[in-house]
Amino acid sequence: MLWIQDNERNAPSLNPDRGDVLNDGTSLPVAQFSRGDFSLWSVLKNCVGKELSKITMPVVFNEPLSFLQRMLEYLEYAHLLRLAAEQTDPVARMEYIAVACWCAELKRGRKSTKDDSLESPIKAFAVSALASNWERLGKPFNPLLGETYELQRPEFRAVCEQVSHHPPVSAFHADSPHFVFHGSVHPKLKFCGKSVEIQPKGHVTVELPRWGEAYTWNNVNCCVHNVIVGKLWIEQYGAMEVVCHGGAGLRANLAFKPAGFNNRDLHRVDGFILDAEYVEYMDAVPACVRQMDELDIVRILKGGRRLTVLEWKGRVFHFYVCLSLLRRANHARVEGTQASLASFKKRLRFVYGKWTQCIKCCSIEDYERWCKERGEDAAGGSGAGAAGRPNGRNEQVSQPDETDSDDVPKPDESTNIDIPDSVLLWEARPRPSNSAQYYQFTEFAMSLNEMERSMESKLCPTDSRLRPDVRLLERGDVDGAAAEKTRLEEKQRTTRKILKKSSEGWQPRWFSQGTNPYTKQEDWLYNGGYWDRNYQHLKDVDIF
Ligand SMILES: CC(C)CCC[C@@H](C)[C@H]1CC[C@H]2[C@@H]3CC=C4C[C@@H](O)CC[C@]4(C)[C@H]3CC[C@]12C
Repeated sequence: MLWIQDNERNAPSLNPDRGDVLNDGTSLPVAQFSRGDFSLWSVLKNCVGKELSKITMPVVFNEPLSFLQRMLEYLEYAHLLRLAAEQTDPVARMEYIAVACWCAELKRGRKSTKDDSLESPIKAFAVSALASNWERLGKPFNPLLGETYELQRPEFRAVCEQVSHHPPVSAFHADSPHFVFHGSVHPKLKFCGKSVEIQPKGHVTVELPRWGEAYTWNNVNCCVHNVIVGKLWIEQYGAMEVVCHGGAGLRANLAFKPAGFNNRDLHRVDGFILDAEYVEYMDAVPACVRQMDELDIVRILKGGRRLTVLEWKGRVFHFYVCLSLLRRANHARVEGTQASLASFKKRLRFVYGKWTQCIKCCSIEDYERWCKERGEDAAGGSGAGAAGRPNGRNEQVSQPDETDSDDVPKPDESTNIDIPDSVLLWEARPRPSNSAQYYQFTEFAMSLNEMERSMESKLCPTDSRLRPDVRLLERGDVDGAAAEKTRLEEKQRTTRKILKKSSEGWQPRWFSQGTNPYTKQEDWLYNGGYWDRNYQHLKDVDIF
């Protein structure tokens, strides 16, 4: 596996005596350049409260990947998607994903429903996609307009493109015989004084054609702490809602917890898989009410019949709700009484773990028994009770703590929980032993710049692998990388000026803006054609 020759200009030569190796997919050519005394503060001091996408950061803060490549790290655990898709009948399901899950259920003479075993791997996948972010503190290069990246693996093939520059939006589309996985990310970075807040706007969709199902979920927020003093560390937090459209119609509500007091909840994720009835109920509820657990039903309007007036934390909400559902939960004539959303929820499984380590699931009965033994309240909507506090309601909307100390919280095995009879759904692969010298890359990340000889003639000329600045950084030439980065950005500016004057303007090649058929929100959808490999006729491909 070799590098393409074109990018060898200006690159320092490799020195095998120093241990330098070619990028063979398991290591990078040279160890990371120390950030040493470079101060982030000097770059960020004028940016408090600002969006950071327009700010140029010195190359020492970069990692040698383009954001397009980083985005495809979502696919590191793509085998979970295949597992999900392959569950044709209960027996096969037992064999593949839910092996242990089913065994545990059968042992006690109970059989789980078809649906929850199908939902579980998708959910595990949604969490697993974020595992590679742990301790990764390098900033990926902003993709150039029209830059693309492709990745072919036994499990899938994927293509992505930078479809917009301001605001920066990257779109991806992966397919395989078993699933289609696509989405777009618009990362919003905001400097908040002590930390950088990252909101990755956009939705992610997985389609399982065989089952006529599509699963969608949102990305959770991310926070880089201690940007001024202390050591940087990264936290992911917020609510993730995995919705199944079509088929069984299940939903999974997960909470990524902020580290919290004494870092008790560091890296913790938990939540429930909920049945379709709950989903139906929730669809009748406006988004702002979804996060709430305990509601007071103030009044059910007789005339409007389906209009319900609810109060939550002193605020009154009016909305239409399906009366039959209210009735089923005995709240049909409950004016003036308290209704708990929890009583509408039919919870199928409890899912818990740490996004850096593993995700397990167990039955609701096991979860409730476990809570009772510890004297905790199992009714807490987000399952936050499992985190060791008596009542963790509404925890899923909380924010990371800005008054934290400057230290990096250490993962602590003693805060791991293990509910008897749980099933392991997913476990993070350990980082390679040399990871700390190589930007905390996972093995998957190390392979992303890999360039095989056979690729050279086929590769689209806009592929991230051909970016000279990324390659120079990868080889430890920080100054060279900085110079190339500036050159590329200037080149892009000139091209955009010319294109602006032309009648067509700039158009993404492989994706078009459209409405996501499931979320009904604006999204970028794949046009097809990339894998035909007819790149000779493309115009304006000279972006590097
Ligand atoms: C403060 C300095 C050092 C800048 C470093 C910022 C780095 C750590 C930021 C910049 C862009 C960020 C990424 C933006 C978007 C996503 C997609 C989301 O689904 C998972 C997190 C992920 C992948 C973020 C991880 C952290 C990230 C790489």
